[in-house]
Amino acid sequence: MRTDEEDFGTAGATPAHFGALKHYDPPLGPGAFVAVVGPSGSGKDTLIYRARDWFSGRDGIVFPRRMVTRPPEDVNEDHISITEADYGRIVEEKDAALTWRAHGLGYIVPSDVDAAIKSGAIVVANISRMAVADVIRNYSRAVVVLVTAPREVLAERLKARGRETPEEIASRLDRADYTLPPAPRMLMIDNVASPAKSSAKLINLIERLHLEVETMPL
Ligand SMILES: Nc1ncnc2c1ncn2[C@@H]1O[C@H](COP(=O)(O)OP(=O)(O)OP(=O)(O)O)[C@@H](O)[C@H]1O
Ligand SMILES: O=P(O)(O)OC[C@H]1O[C@H](OP(=O)(O)O)[C@H](O)[C@@H]1O
Repeated sequence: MRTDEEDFGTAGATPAHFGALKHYDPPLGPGAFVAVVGPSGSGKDTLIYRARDWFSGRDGIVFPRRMVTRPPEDVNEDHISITEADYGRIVEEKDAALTWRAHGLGYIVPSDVDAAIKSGAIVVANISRMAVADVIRNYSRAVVVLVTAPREVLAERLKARGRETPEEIASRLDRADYTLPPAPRMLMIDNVASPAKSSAKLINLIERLHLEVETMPL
């Protein structure tokens, strides 16, 4: 099992470059933050994109594009490509909802997510398991969706996706059993069936949260 400290070491990051840059007390609401997490290759983006298509045109359900220090030509994720200098500046200016480093890359969930939560939106984002504690601390309605698949399935999917080298895939598989902090609200999706079946569970959760925000004040 890997720890945050080990990850800081391998990613060359420091605690100042990781997690929530702001700590909200009280936590932000009334909207909900749906943190989709799980090992690389489990299918987080696949399920998120299906949910995004399903809710296309619906107000109050937001799928933020992440900023990643990854070249723009990566077709697997609809992301905003940023440089390491951009990443450093955003962290320095505390201009993000969440930041973390993994796989040698810097990741940012943009700060406009916080305004969306304050307006009562449901925000759905693929984040690192290292950032879950910050989501739970900063958002009143934080729900963790843990997407899983057996290790051999992860290995096959990453190989078929073809984005990483065999060494990078091995390093991703090493993180497969990373332990999550306790989360008061969690949905597990064992994503071995069809993407349609698994994404229906995520869609159902988002619908229920949308109703909850509208009908149950904090
Ligand atoms: N239920 C499924 N059945 C078969 N293949 C799937 C399923 N879900 C996802 N995949 C495939 O597995 C691969 C990895 O999926 P995806 O990129 O969504 O994973 P991820 O969890 O977002 O990974 P990462 O954390 O590395 O971004 C993709 O090629 C995708 O098409
Ligand atoms: O292993 P942990 O820390 O949970 O996740 C680390 C990162 O790995 C994946 O990155 P990508 O989408 O493949 O770039 C996830 O999206 C997350 O951002």
